[in-house]
Amino acid sequence: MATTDPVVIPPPPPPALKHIRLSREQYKVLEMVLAGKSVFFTGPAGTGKSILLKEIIRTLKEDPSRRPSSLAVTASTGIAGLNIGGSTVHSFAGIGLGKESKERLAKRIKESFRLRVRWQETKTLCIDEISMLDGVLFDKLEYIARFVRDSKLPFGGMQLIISGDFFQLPPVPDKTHENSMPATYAFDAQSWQRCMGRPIVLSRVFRQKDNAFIDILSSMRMGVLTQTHIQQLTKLSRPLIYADGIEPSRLFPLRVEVEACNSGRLGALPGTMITYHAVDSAGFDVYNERINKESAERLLDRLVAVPRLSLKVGAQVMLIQNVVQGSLVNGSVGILEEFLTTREAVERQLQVAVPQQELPQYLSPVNGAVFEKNQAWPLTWLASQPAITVDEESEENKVDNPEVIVVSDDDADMESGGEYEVVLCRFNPVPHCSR
Ligand SMILES: Nc1ncnc2c1ncn2[C@@H]1O[C@H](COP(=O)(O)OP(=O)(O)OP(=O)(O)O)[C@@H](O)[C@H]1O
Repeated sequence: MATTDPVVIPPPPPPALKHIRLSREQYKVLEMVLAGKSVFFTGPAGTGKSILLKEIIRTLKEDPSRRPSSLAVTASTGIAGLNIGGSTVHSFAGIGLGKESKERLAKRIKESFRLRVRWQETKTLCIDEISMLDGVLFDKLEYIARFVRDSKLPFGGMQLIISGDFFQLPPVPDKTHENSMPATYAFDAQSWQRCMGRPIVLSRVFRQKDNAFIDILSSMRMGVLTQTHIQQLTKLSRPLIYADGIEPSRLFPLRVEVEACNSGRLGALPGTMITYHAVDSAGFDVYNERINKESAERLLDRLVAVPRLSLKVGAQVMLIQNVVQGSLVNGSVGILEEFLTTREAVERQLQVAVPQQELPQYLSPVNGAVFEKNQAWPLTWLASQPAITVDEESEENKVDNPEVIVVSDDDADMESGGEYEVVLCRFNPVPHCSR
């Protein structure tokens, strides 16, 4: 095949409901879990960590001797939580952003009947995608567990089932702190060793069948690609056409690179560009005290949401907030179809999601003020259903940022490699890349 021939990439197939028999190494982990042990299992992408975790969750849920509230299914991010039918670990824990001291968090949780009961009834806590959970937060959770459960045992005696790959995405560094705290991995947490013991490493890759490709991915994971690997990949370079129009997301190490990529892609699209300006004002912290200007600026600086967002019809966008649990979640990717006012959307019987600060999992009714406004909002086709996302403008609304962002940020979406037949990679050395 001539390397310049365009290749049409079909949309990813819906997840197959295939019956999977756990491999021997996967089964061993399940046995340890059933014996009541805390486990941390890891392994390269495609070694069946998520499948194993889902099987563990299914088995525990079907155990008639367990109360449903004894099992908490969580992950470090909303989309990862959704993938296993759970929530974020923050949401389970009831800690908000989890920035306060462990003592304050623990005290507040113990004072809340709902949260106290939740922590006390949980016997088994699952956390997926552990690589993105900060070590400082892990220590805070461990302290909260002991404090709220009145126990001296590691993690208050809870069984932990943790999965993820520390070679994948790291935690987001905390820039709200005076000196900008560097991110630490969960395995750096002081309590990690006490809670987890030795990791179990899954080694058999199921996602890809091609051994040469598995070898490349494994070397890339360690950051040690050879010239032969690079040549093998370069040979495959050719134009690609995505049948559903959704391109793989790209990750860049630096924000400036993301911005350059986004504006280049946006500039290449025809049509009128509409720019949305964020309306930001300082809100209140968890103690109902007004956030000062400096803290508000630091918080805004950390936001993924940009102060000005320019969009055009045809732009590929990503939702960056959990709006409705289970369908409109952080990470959902779609294409901007057209610009509509809320009235036009409602007349067309489209679902209008108005994110709420307090209860992001619910769709709130479209109130009169939003309905009457002539503001055009982006109607976005997301994988499941068309939805228009607007920000309700009210005095309570502290950050009025549009909920969509143009994405094109991923350098090497190697995970998609086997399933979607696309590998994006760049071989130039990247400055400031930490891993
Ligand atoms: N025991 C098994 N038998 C057959 N196929 C399996 C088995 N375990 C996993 N798979 C398949 O391997 C693929 C990758 O599995 P999974 O997504 O669980 O891997 P992962 O380790 O979680 O990957 P990542 O780190 O990228 O999230 C899936 O298509 C899954 O169906």
